[in-house]
Amino acid sequence: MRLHRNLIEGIIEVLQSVFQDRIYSDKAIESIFKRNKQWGVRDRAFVAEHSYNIIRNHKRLRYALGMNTRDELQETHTDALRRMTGAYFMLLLKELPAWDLFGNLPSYEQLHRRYEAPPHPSIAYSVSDWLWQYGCRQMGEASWQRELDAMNRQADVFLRVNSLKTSMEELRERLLQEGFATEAVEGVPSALKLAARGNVFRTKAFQEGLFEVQDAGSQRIAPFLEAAPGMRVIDACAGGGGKTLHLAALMQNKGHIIAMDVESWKLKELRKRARRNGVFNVETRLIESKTLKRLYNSADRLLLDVPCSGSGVLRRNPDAKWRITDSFMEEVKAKQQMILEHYPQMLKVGGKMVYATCSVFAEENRKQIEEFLALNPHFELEAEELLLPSFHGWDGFYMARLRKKSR
Ligand SMILES: C[S@@+](CC[C@H](N)C(=O)[O-])C[C@H]1O[C@@H](n2cnc3c(N)ncnc32)[C@H](O)[C@@H]1O
Repeated sequence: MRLHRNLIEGIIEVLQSVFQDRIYSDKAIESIFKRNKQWGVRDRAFVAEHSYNIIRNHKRLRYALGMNTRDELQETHTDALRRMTGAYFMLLLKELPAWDLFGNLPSYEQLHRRYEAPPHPSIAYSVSDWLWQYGCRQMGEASWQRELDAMNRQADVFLRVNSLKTSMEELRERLLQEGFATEAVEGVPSALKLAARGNVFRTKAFQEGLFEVQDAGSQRIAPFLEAAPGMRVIDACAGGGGKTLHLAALMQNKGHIIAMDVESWKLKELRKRARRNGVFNVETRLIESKTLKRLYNSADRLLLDVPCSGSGVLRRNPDAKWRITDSFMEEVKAKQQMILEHYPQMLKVGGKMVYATCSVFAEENRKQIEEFLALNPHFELEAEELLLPSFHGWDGFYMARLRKKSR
């Protein structure tokens, strides 16, 4: 690997956006790409991969450099970010070009020795002390360690085949013609995995709506709802519509889906994606004061893909490692409880709902459902599933399906 100074400077800019301006990693990377249109596919892949790796391992790199690793004292000034970048590449390459860019660095041997012997798991996995302890309480130390280990690796890219427009075989052929080899994914009939990372958004197949980029674990949620063609379905936290579009495909565009959210810009994005996907049984509704009441007792199926900590998707959003704090968890759990208190009334008797999160924490998952069932004996739990990143190499998700037995 040869280092190009302009790309390394790009990585440092991404780190400044993430650590100093508190911008989400994916947005920071998107923004640097926009500002550097001359970068080719390889340059972009280089900047994205190594920026993510440095963000994932930021605390461990700081430790290796002898910097302060106490969460509240973490150094984020530009010199520290440059040194972290230098340390990261030195660990990969043993030697660095003689640039002044990286500042003062220890020898490779010193760096390597410290990097390989982190004194605490919170440093090994670069999470805050609070998050390390919280995760241990939620799932036990060994499990939390296993999941953090899995989520400290680069995520694979999965596609969802849009069955409204193509078949798996046809899409694989089309993508191959456009330079992308794919593999089928066991246990997820709608999913393909890219054999090698690449920008699939530029393909004609994407522009024609033949697929969406969606994690394989996430593709297990819409089928779990057991929606059938002709049903009336409400996707109450639809966001940009990843699961709405999947539901529409499973329903073969028949019946009616109401996709709701509190953010109108997300619903706008959903409508754009629906057009590309050839989906025409979806109506979007912004949640306002009376939106829910009007829909009481109306749905055969209800999806509650609630806001959550994102503790199952740290691999894709490594900055969530320091965004998840005590107060953030309290806020998120309160939102989930509010949604569980008011939204299920939209379901008809005999209807089913799925409560889903992209979290691996019991307090957001099973505990919320246990509390809901204790307060709502007219619901019964049909099935639940926890997908752990360490098991399949997908993102972490929880889903519970409940049936409304009576009013
Ligand atoms: C996990 S994301 C949904 C992802 C989406 N279902 C998908 O598959 O792409 C949770 C969504 O809940 C929305 N949300 C937050 N508070 C809400 C509320 N009170 N009612 C409904 N949706 C809410 C957020 O705007 C966000 O889009």
